[in-house]
Amino acid sequence: MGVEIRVEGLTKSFGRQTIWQDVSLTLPAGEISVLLGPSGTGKSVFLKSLVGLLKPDRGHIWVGDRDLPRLPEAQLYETRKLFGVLFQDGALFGSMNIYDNVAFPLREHTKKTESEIRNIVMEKLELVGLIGAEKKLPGEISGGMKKRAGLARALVLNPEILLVDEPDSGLDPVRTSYLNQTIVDLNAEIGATFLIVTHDINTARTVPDNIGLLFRRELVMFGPREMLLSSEEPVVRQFLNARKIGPIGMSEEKDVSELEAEAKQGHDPGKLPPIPPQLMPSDGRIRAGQHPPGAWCAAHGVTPPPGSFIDDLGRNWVEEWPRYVASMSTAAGAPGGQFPGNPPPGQQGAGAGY
Ligand SMILES: Nc1ncnc2c1ncn2[C@@H]1O[C@H](COP(=O)(O)OP(=O)(O)OP(=O)(O)O)[C@@H](O)[C@H]1O
Repeated sequence: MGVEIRVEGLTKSFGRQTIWQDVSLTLPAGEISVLLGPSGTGKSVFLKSLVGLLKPDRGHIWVGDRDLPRLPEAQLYETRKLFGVLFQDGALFGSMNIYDNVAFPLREHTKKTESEIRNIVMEKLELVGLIGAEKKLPGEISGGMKKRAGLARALVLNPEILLVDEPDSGLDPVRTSYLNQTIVDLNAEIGATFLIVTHDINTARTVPDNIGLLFRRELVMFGPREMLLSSEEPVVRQFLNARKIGPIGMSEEKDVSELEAEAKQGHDPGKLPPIPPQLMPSDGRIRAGQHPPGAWCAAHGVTPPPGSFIDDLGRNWVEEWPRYVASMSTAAGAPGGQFPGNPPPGQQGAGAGY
């Protein structure tokens, strides 16, 4: 499952305000990609354009052989069914319980019977760890549970592409890491193409296979996680290391005099921090879209920053990976395989109450 999306030369303005221009990128099928950028750079506008809710001024969005902005209404409607979308606020109906919220797209868009709907809804609620919360109203559950209910609803039509707008907004760091785990587990389970908009640097550094950064109305860079995390490009480096020093200022962009003053004061962007190991599915399996740790760096002759790919237990995942893969294939069906101490660090099952 999962389809590739190819964006070519996409430009969007509202009146005279250009939001971004000439954006080109490919979201690889089945992989997790993250889109970053300072506030107001048009990340949500980009998601809405991808799903056909906003029409770009120029450019193409290829989903298979269909160019979304040029599809007649009926075909656009059909193509949208390939997408599941979780908007920032979860967009749950406050007067419906969680079960009915999740069932809503099935009742609206399919002719399934109530018993078929029940099977699907319960399956999706189980995927996001919400069994037992079906009868609750959105107002009676936590922010993290609302996000997961929104995810379950985005999944009921079995999307090939999942777009998630700021899953972490309004969540504390612990709930954010549980939700990240849910997202990685979901990707392993359904294999759809994921695009996540986030401001959370820890999420961007540990969850995706690919990272993109919007700044000054352009896509500064898009590529494999290791490429961005080892990049010396000042904007990428500043953003992914959450630093004040660099081209991004409070009102989006510093002027030349501010940058000169920083240089005169001898501020430098500092050393690149280590590339952390990537978050693995909680049952230890390897996602279809996952790349071996260090593979991009090795293929491109890039020396990763010292300490990269080393987990909390001191294991270097570049070295461990071949053994890990072998342990997974010899222990087919056994969650976590036979590898001592796997899965890699930071993995917790989705807790029921967050
Ligand atoms: N329907 C619209 N009509 C006019 N302007 C819009 C519309 N939607 C968004 N904008 C403008 O587009 C710009 C980008 O908005 P968007 O919400 O995509 O930014 P963002 O990068 O997602 O921001 P944040 O990180 O703060 O959520 C903003 O200036 C916003 O006011």
